[in-house]
Amino acid sequence: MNIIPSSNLEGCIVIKPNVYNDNRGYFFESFNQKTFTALTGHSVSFVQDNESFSKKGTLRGLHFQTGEYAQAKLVRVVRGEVLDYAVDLRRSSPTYKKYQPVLLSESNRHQFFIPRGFAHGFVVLSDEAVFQYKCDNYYNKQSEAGINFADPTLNIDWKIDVNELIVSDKDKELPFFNESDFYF
Ligand SMILES: Cc1cn([C@H]2C[C@H](O)[C@@H](COP(=O)(O)OP(=O)(O)O[C@H]3O[C@H](C)C(=O)[C@H](O)[C@H]3O)O2)c(=O)[nH]c1=O
Repeated sequence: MNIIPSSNLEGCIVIKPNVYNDNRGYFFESFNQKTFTALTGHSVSFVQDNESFSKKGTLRGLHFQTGEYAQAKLVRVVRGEVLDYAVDLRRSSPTYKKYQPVLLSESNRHQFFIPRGFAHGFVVLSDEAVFQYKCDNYYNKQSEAGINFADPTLNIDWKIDVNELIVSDKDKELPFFNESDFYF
């Protein structure tokens, strides 16, 4: 596992696993707690794995869980290609309100570690995408929160025609960023 020096957000890390190819195919350790901690300095204990399937143009986000149910995530794509976004909502962070797109794909096998305190979302570039991610805190419906993907303050460039987007009604109704909200 190696760090790909590409994240400009405080605490976010892009990693790439060591892949072993042979005449049968490939093998790689998709996660190793000891290696991850040694490499990143983050001693995170993941408790929940999620998977979602999305069609081309799907945008999921921007989501986060608040308070004691805040989640750090380690996200990756096992089929297709997505542009993954983390948005720093930590008021004390030097990258507060900054965002970072990271290309995650079946072919690059990159993984994106997003600490607690970030909103997260992604947009699907391929015909289909299977997205898998680890969370260090359990899902808690009452703690679910989000910011509208079209928020003018964050002004995120999703690099896709907004007319092509497939967005859930829930995400369409998410509120805009509120400077006075103390997210994290
Ligand atoms: C997140 C989650 C959802 N659910 C249920 C709740 C709904 O009935 C259904 C679909 O949930 P939702 O539409 O919120 O799924 P996404 O839009 O993919 O949400 C996720 O997408 C963005 C990109 C994230 O980073 C979050 O992990 C998460 O918010 O699964 C669960 O049962 N457990 C869970 O952990």
